[in-house]
Amino acid sequence: MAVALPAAVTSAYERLAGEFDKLSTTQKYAVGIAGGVTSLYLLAKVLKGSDRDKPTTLQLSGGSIDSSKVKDEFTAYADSYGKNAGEGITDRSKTVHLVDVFYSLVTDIYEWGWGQSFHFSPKLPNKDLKASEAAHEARIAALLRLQPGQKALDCGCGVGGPMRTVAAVSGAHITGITINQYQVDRAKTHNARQGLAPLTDVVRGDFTNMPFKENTFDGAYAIEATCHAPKLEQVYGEIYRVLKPGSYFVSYEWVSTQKFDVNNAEHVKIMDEINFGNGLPEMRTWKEAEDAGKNVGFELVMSLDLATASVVAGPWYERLRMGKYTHAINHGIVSTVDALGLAPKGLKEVHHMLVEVAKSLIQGGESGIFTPMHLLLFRKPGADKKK
Ligand SMILES: C=C(CC[C@@H](C)[C@H]1CC[C@H]2C3=CC[C@H]4[C@H](C)[C@@H](O)CC[C@]4(C)[C@H]3CC[C@]12C)C(C)C
Ligand SMILES: C[S@@+](CC[C@H](N)C(=O)[O-])C[C@H]1O[C@@H](n2cnc3c(N)ncnc32)[C@H](O)[C@@H]1O
Repeated sequence: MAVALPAAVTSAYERLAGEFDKLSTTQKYAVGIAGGVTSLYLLAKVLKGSDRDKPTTLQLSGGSIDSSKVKDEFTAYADSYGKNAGEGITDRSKTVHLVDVFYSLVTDIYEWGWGQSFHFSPKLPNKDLKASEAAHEARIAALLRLQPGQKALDCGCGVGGPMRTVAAVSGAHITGITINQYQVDRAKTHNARQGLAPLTDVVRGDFTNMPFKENTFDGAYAIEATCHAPKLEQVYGEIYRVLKPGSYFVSYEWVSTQKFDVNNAEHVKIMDEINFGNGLPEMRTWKEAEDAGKNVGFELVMSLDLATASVVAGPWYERLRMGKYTHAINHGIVSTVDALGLAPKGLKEVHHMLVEVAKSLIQGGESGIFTPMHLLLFRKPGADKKK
């Protein structure tokens, strides 16, 4: 079917073509070369990105997974989720391994399309996204009352965006732990480049079985990370063990809210999609998270959903909503590099999963059944120097 172009466009095109015809052969070559160079420059910009601190499109990798195995690993990851409503990961004993695989698959894409902090933030009035993100991270340092000379633990540290903020604002030393070796390497590179190496350390390990002695840290925090644990008590119990008596633990938890109705099929479907696209074994309720902390011996000091706590802050999911056209463009870019053999086979499928989960997260946020930022502040009983 022929497509009719608007008259203004056809007449402008005809005028340009007329002008081009009047040029000498040399001038025509010059215009052709200039057009070609400009197109190549624009293509290189799209493929390369602008920030040397994040992977370029052509550097998108499978993290710690060899590029030849990305497709198979993603298929195995996808198959590990049950088909029944509300089922999540079928064999929970495989959770920690699957989460490690998940982060190998998504870490470069996250950094490329989001940044070095793998979490959401309430949007503060008159502050841009980065400032709002930093404020969300700095709140942690304040709640833990961290001071220079003290040692704190970042439980599930990603590539270290929050760790660098917390160390910089508090002057305390932060040790990050993540299950994924690729994230350890990225975090150390960023820490060194940004001058944070003296105040940080990053180790690979399982936060349900940590390689630290009891009573080691003056504070601990977890930002949108403990939701990956097969059971919350396992990770909370470990944090309790390594904290000094009297110290605080703060978590921004991914949980279902009071609005979630387990008998509502649409609610359960949204949660299943969130679990699958984010490497979660299941979704816990805010109450289960509170209880898990108390069960391992913590005192509950504060419990507050930051998604609804402030009447002036904008919704955490707005950044995803604003980005939906970018996500579609990104999918075109990833599909192109995949088709040209310039990205590991299977990364297109991983990206598709993220495009879809962005929609489910927005639905979870808009309906109010889900929050990625239920603040839980716990204290390990004992010495009262920090009360
Ligand atoms: C805490 C967790 C991760 C939270 C967020 C950092 C990520 C959740 C969904 C992710 C994304 C969705 C869409 C992607 C987009 C299609 C792509 O082109 C660029 C990256 C995304 C924006 C990506 C970025 C990170 C998230 C927002 C979980 C895992 C517990
Ligand atoms: C969504 S990311 C958040 C990262 C970081 N807190 C941030 O906000 O940028 C979740 C993190 O939890 C880590 N994680 C998940 N399960 C883990 C486990 N069993 N042991 C250690 N780290 C784990 C992941 O490797 C990842 O670094």
